[in-house]
Amino acid sequence: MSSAASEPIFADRLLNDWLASVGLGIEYSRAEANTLYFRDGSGREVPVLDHVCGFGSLIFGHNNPDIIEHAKSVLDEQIPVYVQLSRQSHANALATVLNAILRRETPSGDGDYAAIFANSGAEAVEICVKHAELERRARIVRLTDDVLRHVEEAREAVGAGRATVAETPYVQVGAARDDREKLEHLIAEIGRRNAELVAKGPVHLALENAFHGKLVATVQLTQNPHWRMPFIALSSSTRFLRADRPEEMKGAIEDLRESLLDILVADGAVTVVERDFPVIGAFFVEPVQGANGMRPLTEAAAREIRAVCDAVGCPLIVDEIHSGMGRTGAFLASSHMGLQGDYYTLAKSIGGGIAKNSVALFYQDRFRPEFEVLHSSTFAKDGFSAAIAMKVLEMLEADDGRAYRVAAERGERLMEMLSSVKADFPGVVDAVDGIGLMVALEFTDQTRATSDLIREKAGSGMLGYVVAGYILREHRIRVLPVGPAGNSVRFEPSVHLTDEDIARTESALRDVCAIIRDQDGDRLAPR
Ligand SMILES: Cc1ncc(COP(=O)(O)O)c(C/N=C/c2cc(O)cc(-c3ccccn3)n2)c1O
Repeated sequence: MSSAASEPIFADRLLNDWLASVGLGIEYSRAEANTLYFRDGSGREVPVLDHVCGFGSLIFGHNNPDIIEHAKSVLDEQIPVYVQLSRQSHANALATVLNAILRRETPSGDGDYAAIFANSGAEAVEICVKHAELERRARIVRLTDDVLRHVEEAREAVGAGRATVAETPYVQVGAARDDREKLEHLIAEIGRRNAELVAKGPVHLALENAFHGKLVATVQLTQNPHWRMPFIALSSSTRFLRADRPEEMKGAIEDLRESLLDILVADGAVTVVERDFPVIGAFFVEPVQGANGMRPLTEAAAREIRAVCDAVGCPLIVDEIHSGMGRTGAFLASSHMGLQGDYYTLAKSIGGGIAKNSVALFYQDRFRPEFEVLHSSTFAKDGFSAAIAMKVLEMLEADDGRAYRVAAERGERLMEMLSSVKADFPGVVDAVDGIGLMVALEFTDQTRATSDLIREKAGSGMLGYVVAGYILREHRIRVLPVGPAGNSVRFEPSVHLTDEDIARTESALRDVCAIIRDQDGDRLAPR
């Protein structure tokens, strides 16, 4: 039901106007499995095949009956939903199931993971940013404690006449009268420089085209400048590395290297030495990059990223918020390319399409228990979302993981269709990519198209949205572009995707590709 023209509008005014301008301004009235419904002018229910499925958060479809029935049963039992700061065994029960799955799916296959629950994907990533900083600061304290101990050792050696201060660039020799004073000048300069370095925040690593959320810290891990740059002053900086050039990663982080100054006494001389300083907080990685045309990481990139984190000593954070929960044919997409994380994040489908939930999982050997009380959130770890998550995991793991095999097989059929469309429209389709039910089709660059409409929409990054509006209007299928890359369409349906759905989608895509091939742009014009 759209608001009457006279009614005041306090939400989504700009967004709703924009949606209408590209032909996506539909209000849905019902949702089931892979289908959305809206009512047309005569009140008739019109079905729409949904390939967006909550941006990949509906692995079992809209309002899955088994999940809905479970939700009703737990609410009828009047389970405690919000009982913060009490024993909530459901949290450990859920974490236990997740650990069993991670032992199966992580390359190392060992270790347990501590769980911290949250309310959204971005919050789970923010939690990882905070925990990684706890780890980094613990490393810094060990270093600065070493320096303090070495300073005292030098004072004692010089005071006892067992050492003199070597000529060093950090000593203002002019004003000093003896070694003791030279030493104090040296200690002061070392302290000043180290304090400056310690006061600086971490630098985070991520991949180009990364998407890790839009909260204050996570938006700096999301490369799209349109979303990131307005808030760049609010949080730590990120170095974005190319996943397709893993060999450049080690060199790229060399530029970031920082040293803490230390003081040593050896052979009767006090000297200054440089110690590696942990400036890099963490490396955030999506195994399949949603905003980069659903491109999976290569095994080579996975190996290099792991090697970089081992060399630097920072945690590798595998962000499975989009790719996890069975969407790619395995519980973790990172299991396909052998990417071993130190932390993992999950969200989207863990909510079963009706609850908000997310979790950050920390390898036990790295987990800092004080974090359990350092971070909290009113609605996190609630009884209802945990009950839904347990049901979702039960459904994913049932019949020896049948849902994963269905996702893989349905994804293969979908990819076969997309590849056939690409083959028949070589000048129109640039790439199809993805794994399982996380795939995308990217159009060729249309910024110099002969059609005014196609050229203008491509130039403004809106081509994918106008195509989505056309497909919705003419074919009653809902697709959306992949993030800011406006010349693409994403497909992230539920496991309920049928062969008929795929055939309908093929027909719609071939229609659009013919329009672009023939530069018949006016047919795409929103009506
Ligand atoms: C890997 C990863 N990490 C954290 C998040 C953040 O999760 P929340 O949205 O639950 O906070 C997401 C959720 N993804 C959202 C997303 C991913 C994407 O590729 C594009 C858009 C998007 C959003 C608005 C307009 C256009 N595109 N949104 C994700 O995919």
